[in-house]
Amino acid sequence: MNTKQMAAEQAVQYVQDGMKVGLGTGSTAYWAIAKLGERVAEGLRITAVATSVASEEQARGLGIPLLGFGEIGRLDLTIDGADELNDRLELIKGGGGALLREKIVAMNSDRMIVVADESKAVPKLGRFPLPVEIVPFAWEWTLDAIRALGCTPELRKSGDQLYRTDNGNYIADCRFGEIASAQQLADALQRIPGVVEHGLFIGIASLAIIGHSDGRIEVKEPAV
Ligand SMILES: O=C[C@H](O)[C@H](O)[C@H](O)COP(=O)(O)O
Repeated sequence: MNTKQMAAEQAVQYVQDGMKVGLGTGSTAYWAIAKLGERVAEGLRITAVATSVASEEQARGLGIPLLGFGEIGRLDLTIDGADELNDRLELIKGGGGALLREKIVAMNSDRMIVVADESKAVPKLGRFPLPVEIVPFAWEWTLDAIRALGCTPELRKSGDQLYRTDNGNYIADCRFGEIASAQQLADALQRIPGVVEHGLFIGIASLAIIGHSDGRIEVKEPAV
């Protein structure tokens, strides 16, 4: 079993009968959805919503009951991956382009558990370029405004084309270097009108489960 799978499967142990569950996106969340599918096949009764078309398709294929947002109400638990996490459980997310849906789902959940392999745990956020979802309209001006915050933004590509999120938007991958204050950067990005959402998740994850290559599974609460 790989380290992502170890972490993801451990997180699924927090899912109990009757829960409403948010399904994350990416190669780590994939293993959580796979394990949930096994448990559903064994009789676990849950309902779920997905954070991406890919996760929705995976869940549907496994027979995990999916509900609409108008039917399900507030979620008990969301399990999702991250591109980076620090000791305060501040995250960078969006490497797979799903950050907007992921943030909506996580913030409508009583609890978010982040699952990751050890490579994602860092002392300071910023080695991974911060994904920022922007509207296509006047994207050049939006990139200028992001650049003025002190980074080199690059529009994400998919082959020869500009990458589009599940919401039809662009992603700017922003190299800020070491991020001194995630909150200050989040506030500044949010003030730019063309920015739909950014990949900084602050005060959202309440538990991290990290798989280590020596076989250890680390369970971490946010440091104060
Ligand atoms: O947009 C994608 C998500 O934020 C993912 O959860 C994140 O990129 C981590 O993905 P992975 O588990 O594949 O490293």
